[in-house]
Amino acid sequence: MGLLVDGVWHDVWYDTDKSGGKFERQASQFRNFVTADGAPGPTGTGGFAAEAGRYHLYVSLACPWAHRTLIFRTLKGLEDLIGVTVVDPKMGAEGWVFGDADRSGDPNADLTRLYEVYVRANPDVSSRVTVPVLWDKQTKTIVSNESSEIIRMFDTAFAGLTGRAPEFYPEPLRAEIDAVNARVYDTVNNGVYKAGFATKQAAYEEAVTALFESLDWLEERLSRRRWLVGDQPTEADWRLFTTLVRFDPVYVGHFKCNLRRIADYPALSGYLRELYQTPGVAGTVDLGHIKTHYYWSHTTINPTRIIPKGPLLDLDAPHGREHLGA
Ligand SMILES: N[C@@H](CCC(=O)N[C@@H](CS)C(=O)NCC(=O)O)C(=O)O
Repeated sequence: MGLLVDGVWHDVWYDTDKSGGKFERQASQFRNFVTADGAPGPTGTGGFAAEAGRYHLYVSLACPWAHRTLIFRTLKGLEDLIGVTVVDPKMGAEGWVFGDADRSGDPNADLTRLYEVYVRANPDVSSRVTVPVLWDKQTKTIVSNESSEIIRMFDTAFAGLTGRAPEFYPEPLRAEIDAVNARVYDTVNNGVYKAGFATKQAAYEEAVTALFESLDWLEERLSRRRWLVGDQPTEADWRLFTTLVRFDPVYVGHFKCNLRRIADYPALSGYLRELYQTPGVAGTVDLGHIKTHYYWSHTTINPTRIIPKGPLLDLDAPHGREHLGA
């Protein structure tokens, strides 16, 4: 775990002293957009047109933010258009490294650490070195390292190549999706990290309280409706899914998010199984990488690096959500 300062790697853990024991996530640095014709997106510069084989994605199978992008790559039929490299689940003193990953198609296959990819994009960069990273082979730089924006590019920019129209952020539902995303991001996706990385009792309790208030709210909402917004899955569902699938295996124990398990919530656990059983999605879920990453990498939380064997899960069990309609 560490970060880059002026292009030089420093091995340091998160500094929570200046924030009263609270974990504060930094904003992503690379914020350009791939668009159909290379026009600029909402932030950053243009010049990144959607083309087959031009972009390469770096992910960790452990990371919930990277997992979103992998799911969208699969759901949008982009596997043959956008290559992928999976980093080693063990994140140590050098941050994310490639280990014995399959590097076929990787334009930076000469590099052994992810921070070197950031430095190649910008030799003076000061940044945390996070996954996901979307790399442009043509201009040899990072297009984006912000998952919420990469999933929107994958949903929209490649329609001319895949024949798949945008579907996960429909115009009429945007305000409601944004509102759900805002609460889920702050209290659930990031909430588990705020609980797990807190270094003061009060900071931990504040995060866990807000997290379970939101899970109770989601349980109530999903007991009446099949999807969070509208009548088919949207990005709001996929953004929640990647936290839910890690919850019982990792966040309950490692991050002490243990008032209840997802298994104790009937609607949330059926909903989790239905999303998991969506064609293509199970292949993006690797519980070995997930458990290994968290329990091995965060030695301030788990100094022995022992990885638990459980819990026993059956994500293939019937989800029982058909009665809620389309
Ligand atoms: N805002 C980013 C967050 C990505 C992120 O924090 N990824 C974690 C892995 S789950 C990471 O790479 N952390 C390394 C670090 O913080 O040094 C996104 O959503 O893309």
